Amino acid sequence: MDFYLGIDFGTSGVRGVVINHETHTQTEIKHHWAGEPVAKGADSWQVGLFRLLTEIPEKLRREIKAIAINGTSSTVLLCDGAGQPVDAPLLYNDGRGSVVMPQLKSIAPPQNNVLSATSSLAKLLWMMQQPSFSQGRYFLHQADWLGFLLHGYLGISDYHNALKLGYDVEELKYPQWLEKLELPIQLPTVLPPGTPIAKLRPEIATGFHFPHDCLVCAGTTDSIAAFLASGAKYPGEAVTSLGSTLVIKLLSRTRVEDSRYGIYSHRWGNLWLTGGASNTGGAVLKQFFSDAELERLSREINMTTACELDYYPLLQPGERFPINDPLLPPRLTPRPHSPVEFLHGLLESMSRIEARGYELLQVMGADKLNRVYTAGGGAVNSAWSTIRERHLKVSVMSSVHSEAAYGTALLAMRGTDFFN
Ligand SMILES: Nc1ncnc2c1ncn2[C@@H]1O[C@H](COP(=O)(O)OP(=O)(O)O)[C@@H](O)[C@H]1O
Ligand SMILES: O=C(CO)[C@H](O)[C@H](O)COP(=O)(O)O
Repeated sequence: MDFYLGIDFGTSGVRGVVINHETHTQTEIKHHWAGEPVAKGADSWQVGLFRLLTEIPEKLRREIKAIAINGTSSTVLLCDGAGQPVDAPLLYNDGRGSVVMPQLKSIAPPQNNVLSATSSLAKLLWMMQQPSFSQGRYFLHQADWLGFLLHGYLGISDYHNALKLGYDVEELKYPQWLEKLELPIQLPTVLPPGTPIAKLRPEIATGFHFPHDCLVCAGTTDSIAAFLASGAKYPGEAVTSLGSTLVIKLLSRTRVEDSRYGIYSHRWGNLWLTGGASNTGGAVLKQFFSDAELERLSREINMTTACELDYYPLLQPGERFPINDPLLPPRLTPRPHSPVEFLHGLLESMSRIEARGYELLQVMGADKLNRVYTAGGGAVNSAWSTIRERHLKVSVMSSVHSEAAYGTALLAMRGTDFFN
């Protein structure tokens, strides 16, 4: 029987899902990053990837036909000609690109999504100012580099990950304004997500007991993988990823781009995944509550009344969407004595941010929102769903498959057919 492996490199951990040709889950593996909330070094990514492979039952491994990997969008690194990172990766919400914003504004068209301190292009321009840049040969996204570890080809990406580098996903090429910079680094060749790139490196196939003809496909990003997993496919359907961050995706016939608010659109066949990614989300909750406390305290929230506490929950200054401001300060006061009331205030405030994001997309011309699926760790929280439904004024439901890795496994199985 043929099986397909999807690997999700999220903020809080690595997840793997194996499905059969009928898309039924055969096994699911989850590993949280030990210690720091997210593995900051590429070497820990490699350890996490290979550990995950060994934990797939060998009888499944031996029949896996294809693998795809999603990473966090605009998590990027520089590596040398052998694929060795020359410096630490910059994670998706790293705002040090704010120092190159004047330069970026002078080269990129207005409203382009790269006009953000956290865009991949902002990070590349920042990297060019570092001593380590001279050792770099390839600029890669997290999913690209992880794919290289499996197939052995450097410099290959997908047009979901490449969007924040400035890749034109409508014309399917790097735009003239980027080409003429003649950047002294190899930008990745960009393929449609799900495109088979190559077979597994022989040593990987042999060492991990995979078929030698197992294909490694071009990947995607974590929030798009969650959208893939949800099964949503009609304009007006949306997915909110309530993971460490809060990411919204509304499927639309109209493309929407507005860097003032951190709004951009991913290509989805002949439709557009309009949306944005906020720095609010589960990582802020985790700062105050364990998962067990979240589960227990959420049950005590009085759902009949809205909480008036008006927070902007962030771990540190800096927001990407629906406010694109690298200096936006967290707002987490006044802090009530009751942990239940504090949690209610956090969930209500994050729900306001989510609703503002969807409102902006529709004001900008995206299709009218008619339902929201939920993915990520927060999808289990029914109290939060009730609060969100009150703000969104449409039905909010958990995706049947809320794990991004399931969506990436579907991508490995269907390849580019997924978007037709
Ligand atoms: N019951 C809950 N209610 C709300 N949030 C939760 C709950 N349980 C876990 N979370 C949050 O889910 C987040 C992890 O979700 P996950 O989808 O794994 O994130 P990521 O993919 O970004 O790593 C954590 O930040 C945690 O605070
Ligand atoms: O917040 C994030 C990590 O969880 C990423 O930014 C998220 O992937 C959103 O980016 P994209 O819309 O390109 O998927």
